[in-house]
Parts: sequence; C-alpha cells; structure tokens
Amino acid sequence: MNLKKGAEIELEIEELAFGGKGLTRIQTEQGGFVIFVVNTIPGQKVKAKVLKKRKKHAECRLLEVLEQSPLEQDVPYQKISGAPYIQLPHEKQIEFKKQASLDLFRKLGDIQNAPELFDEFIQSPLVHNYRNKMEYSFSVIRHDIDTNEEHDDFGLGFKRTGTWWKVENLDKASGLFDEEWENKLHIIREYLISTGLPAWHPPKKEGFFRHIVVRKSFANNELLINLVTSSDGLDKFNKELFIKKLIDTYRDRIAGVIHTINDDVADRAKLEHGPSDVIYGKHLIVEELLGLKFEISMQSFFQTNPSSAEKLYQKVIDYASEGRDLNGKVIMDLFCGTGTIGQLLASQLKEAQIVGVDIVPSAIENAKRNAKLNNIEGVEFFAEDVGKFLLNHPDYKGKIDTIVLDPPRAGIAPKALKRVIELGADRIVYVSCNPATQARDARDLRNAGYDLKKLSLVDQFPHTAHVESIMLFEK
Ligand SMILES: C[S@@+](CC[C@H](N)C(=O)[O-])C[C@H]1O[C@@H](n2cnc3c(N)ncnc32)[C@H](O)[C@@H]1O
Repeated sequence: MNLKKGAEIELEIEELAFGGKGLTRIQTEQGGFVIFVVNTIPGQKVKAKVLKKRKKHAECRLLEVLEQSPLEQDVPYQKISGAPYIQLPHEKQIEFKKQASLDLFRKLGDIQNAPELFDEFIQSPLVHNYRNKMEYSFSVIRHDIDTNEEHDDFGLGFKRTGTWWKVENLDKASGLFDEEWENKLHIIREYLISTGLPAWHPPKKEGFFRHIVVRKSFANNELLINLVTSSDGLDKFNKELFIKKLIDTYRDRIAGVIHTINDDVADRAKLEHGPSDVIYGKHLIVEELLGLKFEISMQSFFQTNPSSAEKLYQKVIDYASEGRDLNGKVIMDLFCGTGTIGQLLASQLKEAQIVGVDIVPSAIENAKRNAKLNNIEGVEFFAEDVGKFLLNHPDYKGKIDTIVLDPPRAGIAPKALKRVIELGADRIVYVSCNPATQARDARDLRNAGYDLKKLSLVDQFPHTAHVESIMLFEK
C-alpha cells in the first residue's frame, strides 16, 4: 500500500482511538504500521488521504465512507460531518468514549488507577437536538449528496467532510440542533437564491452570502440569527424582506436578527468578524441553568449543551463542596467565561466568596451583568490572563480554599499552572473539554503534591468524538 503523503488509500477500520480516530494495523515490508483516520467507526470501509507519515504510523483524512459498519443504525437525520457517530447506538458511543478517555489518562497522565478513580459517566438529558448554537456556511461550490456530483450554484449547509470549499445543502434536521429551524432552512435558502446575489466562493474569496450563525434559548424557545455577508452587493440586498421571510417561516421564535459585514479574506478569518448591526429585535437571548438566568450575546462563550451543562456544573459544585463547609471560604473560578460556575457556586454556598478570572473582557462584562440579574452577591470578576492575574495578586497565596479550573482545549500554560499550584489551595476541581491536555496537567498537579481523588466524564457532545471530563484533586 502506498502511504506517501497525499496518497489515497482504502482501509477497513478496526478500533477506536481517542479523539474520534479510527485505527487500523497493516503489515508493510518495514514492519507493522498503524493508520489513524479521524471520525471513523470500527467496521467501516473508508477511502482516506494520507496527511502525515511517520516511522510507525500515518495520520489520514477521511474522504468517503465506502461501506457502513455493522454497528451503524439508520437514523431519520441528514448525515453531517459534525456528527460522525450519529449512526452508532448511543450506548456504544459512551462505551468507546469511556474506554478511550481512561486509556488516555493512563498513557498521557500516568494515572494507572484511572478505572478505580472513575466515579460516573454523566449522560446528556437530550441525546438529540441538544446544541444551542450552530454555524452554517454558504458556497457556490455545492456537493450533491444524492448524486455525489459537484455543482456551481448555491449551497447553504455544512462543509463536506474533508473539504473546506464545498458545501452540502442541509435539507432536513441534522439531529444536533433545533429541528424546526433545520427542517425549514431550505425555505430560507430558496429565498436567498431568489435575491440573485451569489454565495461565497471560498477559493476565489468573493461573493456575498458567507455564513448564518444561530443561537437558541431552550428556556424561551427563541432563535437569534446572525447573517454574515461581504459588502460586495450590499446595496442590492433587501434586509426587510429577509427579516419578513424569517418571521413568516419561524414566527415569533425569531428573537433578533444581526447582520455582520465580513470582508476579511484571511484563511482563518473569524465568521462574525466585522461591523455588526441589529436589524431586528434583540441582540441577545436569555438561557436558564439550575434556576439562574444568563444573558447570552452572539459572541459570548456558553456551554453548547445547556441541559447537560446543568449536570456538569452540579458535579463541579458537588466535588468542590462534598464533605466540607465552604462558608466564609474563598473560591477561585479560573477561566470563568461568563461566570456561570462562580455564580452557581455563590448561589448554592451563600457565605462563600468567589473570584472569577477570564481573559475576554466582554465575557467578564456579561458575568457581572448576569450576577446582577440573578441578585448574586459575594462574586468578583476580573478580565485578565490567569497567569498574569496570579502574578499581579500574590496576596491570594495561602488564602484560597478551592480552585475551579476550566481552561480552553489547549489546557493551562505551564507558567500559569505553576502559579495556580503556588496558591496552595486544599482542593482543585479541574473541568476540561480535552482529556489529552487535562492528562498532561494532571501529571504536573500530582507531581506538585495533589492527589487525584476521583474523576467523572460528561456526555456534553453526543454523536461527536468529544467528551467533557472533571477531576477532583486534594492536597
Ligand atoms: C472552556 S471555557 C470555560 C468557560 C466557563 N467556565 C463556562 O463553563 O462557561 C474557557 C475559557 O477560558 C478563557 N481563556 C482562555 N485563555 C485564557 C487565559 N490565558 N487567561 C484567562 N482566561 C482564558 C476563554 O476566554 C474561555 O472563556
């Protein structure tokens, strides 16, 4: 088999490794070789492209599933690249995720007793349609999923697996986001086609319609819509008619419509980059978690699966408080985003004092507003890099009882983790959306004298390779 970079190969997937990678072992003249293909399932026959070849393994990108796995079941949803496991029974997904995470903790974190420390796998209350945010792309290069052909016309949906330029129209619900919105998205697409304005051309970096981003409030059953276009053709776009079409289609579920003009053609340009106007209704929606209200704007970070986030947050509070009295104690919520964990801690532990830190100023503004909205006292929020904040506030050393850490996927920078350790807290509750970086940081915490007491996994992202993990450490 030719395993040179760029080669296209056909394989049958044998096992699942962490991070949604299916793997297969082959024999070559140079000995055994492991091949990884992202987003594949054991039993599938696939076509893949070699991205990297190393001494003993190769990393590949999935091009096409040639034959389904016997494990897969038919589902009433349109298959999209963002839900690679939707056809795998949910119990199987959980079994694979648990196995892969515990293996990873053993290998990367040297946590040999991970299975004994395992507390529970918290299931998502909603297995389908659980997301509260979805991003759709436009492209003039449309891939037809029925005929497997490419057309130059107008696509609105998700990028085809393995491509950044082709879009597959979303014609029915994907099983991840609001069903009514997705089942009727074709009506909005047909309307936008009728305007005569072109969809974006990703390779040429020109065109008008670029993205639609939608946020949903489960508490109020509302949708906040963000249409992102370029400015090329703006004078021909009738915003009022677009709003009317949305309201005719989705009625009073439309809470607000925002129009962003994004002329940035950089490869990694952020979708919503550029001046934004609220062209209808409100600029934010309100979500409720464990009895508290949270205002969420288009850009704020908010857990994508709110019903499961309630369970995640409750576990964090339980780990922080079980077996001890936190009244009068100082708790730090580091990487706090819009301050959800800190506020929930403050609402359940009335006498505790909470200090939240996040690098994004608008998230901290939201955190402060939300604390006011919920009449929560005893919380303070700071907009700063966690490492710098701890360097600039040496006075907190020795005064913090419990620290909650919820860093981004990359984990905690070594210098910042060192400063966290220097605080000398009795307990650390570490929440992570990337068990690989959590395993690395757990090794440093254990070397610094923190014992890992228990760990839980949370099924925040059914049908994807992702899982959330919570670890409780004690000094
Ligand atoms: C996974 S989110 C956690 C959000 C929050 N705990 C929640 O549940 O909504 C990670 C957060 O880390 C923040 N962040 C990333 N790098 C940071 C840094 N160096 N210092 C402080 N905050 C940072 C991001 O802005 C983001 O809000």
